[in-house]
Amino acid sequence: MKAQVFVIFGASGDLAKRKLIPAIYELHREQLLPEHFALLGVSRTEFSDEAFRKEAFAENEFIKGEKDPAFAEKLFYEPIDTLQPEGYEKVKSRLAELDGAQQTDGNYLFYLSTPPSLYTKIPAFLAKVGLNKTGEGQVRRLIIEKPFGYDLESAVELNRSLQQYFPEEAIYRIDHYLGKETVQNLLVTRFANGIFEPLWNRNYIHHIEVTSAEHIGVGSRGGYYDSSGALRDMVQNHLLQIVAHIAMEPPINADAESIRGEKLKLFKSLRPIQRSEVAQYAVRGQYLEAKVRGEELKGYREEEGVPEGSMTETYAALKFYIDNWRWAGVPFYIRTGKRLPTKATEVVVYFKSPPHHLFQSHENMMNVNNQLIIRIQPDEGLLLQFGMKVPGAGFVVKNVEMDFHYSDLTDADVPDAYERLILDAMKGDATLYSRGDSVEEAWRFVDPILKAWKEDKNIKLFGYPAGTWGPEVADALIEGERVSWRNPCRNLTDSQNFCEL
Ligand SMILES: NC(=O)C1=CN([C@@H]2O[C@H](COP(=O)(O)OP(=O)(O)OC[C@H]3O[C@@H](n4cnc5c(N)ncnc54)[C@H](OP(=O)(O)O)[C@@H]3O)[C@@H](O)[C@H]2O)C=CC1
Ligand SMILES: O=C1O[C@H](COP(=O)(O)O)[C@@H](O)[C@H](O)[C@H]1O
Repeated sequence: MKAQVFVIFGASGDLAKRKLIPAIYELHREQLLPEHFALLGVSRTEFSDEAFRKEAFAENEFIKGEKDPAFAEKLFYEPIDTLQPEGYEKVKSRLAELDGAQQTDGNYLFYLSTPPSLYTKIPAFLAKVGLNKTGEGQVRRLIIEKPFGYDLESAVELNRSLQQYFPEEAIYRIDHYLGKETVQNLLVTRFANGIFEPLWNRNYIHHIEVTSAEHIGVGSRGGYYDSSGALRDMVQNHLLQIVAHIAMEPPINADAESIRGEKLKLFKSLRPIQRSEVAQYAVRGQYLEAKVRGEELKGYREEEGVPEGSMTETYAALKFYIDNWRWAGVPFYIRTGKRLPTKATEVVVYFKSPPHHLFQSHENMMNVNNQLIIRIQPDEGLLLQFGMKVPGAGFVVKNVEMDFHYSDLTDADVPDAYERLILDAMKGDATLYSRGDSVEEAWRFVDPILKAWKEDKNIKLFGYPAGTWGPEVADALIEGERVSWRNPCRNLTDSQNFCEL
């Protein structure tokens, strides 16, 4: 890996403190950083290098374990207002100074962890002082945080603007779900095992569900969240990325362009939900006040920063189809929400029943089906449900489960998503980053829903009490006799389970 300076724009902010600096420190502890490395923090707050080291590292409660003082010496800080062009000359000379002192050879990785309104401005100003230009053998890369636009039009505009100053291969759009081990493991489950892939199509799969539930509310992020909502915040990016991993065709290689090329094809095959169909295929909800485990929880509209009468959804569920050879006719169901009973993300691959039922089922005839449940979080793992004979007279079949826990595979902690993603960007590996064209396709899919929710006054926003599984009408999205959303609480251990109300 090349020697480099990691420049965080927005270094005094929440994300830098909670995620970025702890992740980089973890890479330092694991000796995965290059020998010649420096971190330069940039934001308006007037810190000296020493004050930044104290705030971001020595007194950072999000950094676990003992702190190695050698890391603090790699941290530097430059206060500028990124809206003012003159600050960039200061950043440029500071970088040149660091190149001299730390031998970082003019290689820079710029991380934009600022309000999204600055995503177009900072690259333009960097370009003005030549910080986007590479000399012989140098690399200059740009990581940007979501949101990548607000809708299709703004996403196209953002891409166009970024690509004016940095080539697409130098732009890393971070989606932290792609850094989760179990999201990556979806590809391994499918493509490293002879038993699953032959069944992975319309002939054997009845439907697929993806649930990403959170028990928390919007907390102090009401201001941001109200201009976003569940569809933009979770579906357009994280959930559609999970769908892409489940449904894409096998890439010819495991390299960035092959995998990202297949994901693009998949996004292009999502059948658009027309505006006139939105009420039928999409459900939106907003949490209401409720008493949960003895605690009085506010409704969304009472949260700090949320305007009175807000129509922003804190829950979204969709049914859709993928129009290609493999998935013709197979419904996909995805749902996400805040203030649901638990924190869990899982994928359920629901296989078709055998064509003819020979045996009597323990529960009832229709309920014997095979399900593969991929737990993304918590208790990462894989669970296979299948029918077995109940001991005794006759042939009575009962569903049983084979349960693999990731924790059985290794004693090592599953690394934080940011650690993996930052390391990849430092190495120049974009496999786990979203490419501009895919981001646009994902927006193309959600755009009609966003527009209908905004403009069509007949589409209801359903209230749901905090601590429940969202609006009941979302149950009706799932078609089929005795088929319903799987409750992720079923396999959580007590310490992870917030489900008992
Ligand atoms: N926090 C999170 O968990 C997540 C955040 N994100 C995204 O990451 C980005 C950062 O989020 P977050 O850290 O929460 O936001 P914060 O508001 O906590 O931080 C914003 C940062 O930008 C700096 N900043 C703002 N304006 C300027 C300016 N004109 N010049 C220089 N610096 C400026 C602020 O510092 P100062 O005031 O000192 O200038 C601060 O360091 C956002 O785009 C957000 O959407 C994405 C996923 C999760
Ligand atoms: O990007 C976001 O993700 C988090 C959920 O992430 P997870 O890793 O905890 O599942 C969500 O709370 C937040 O609203 C959203 O912006």
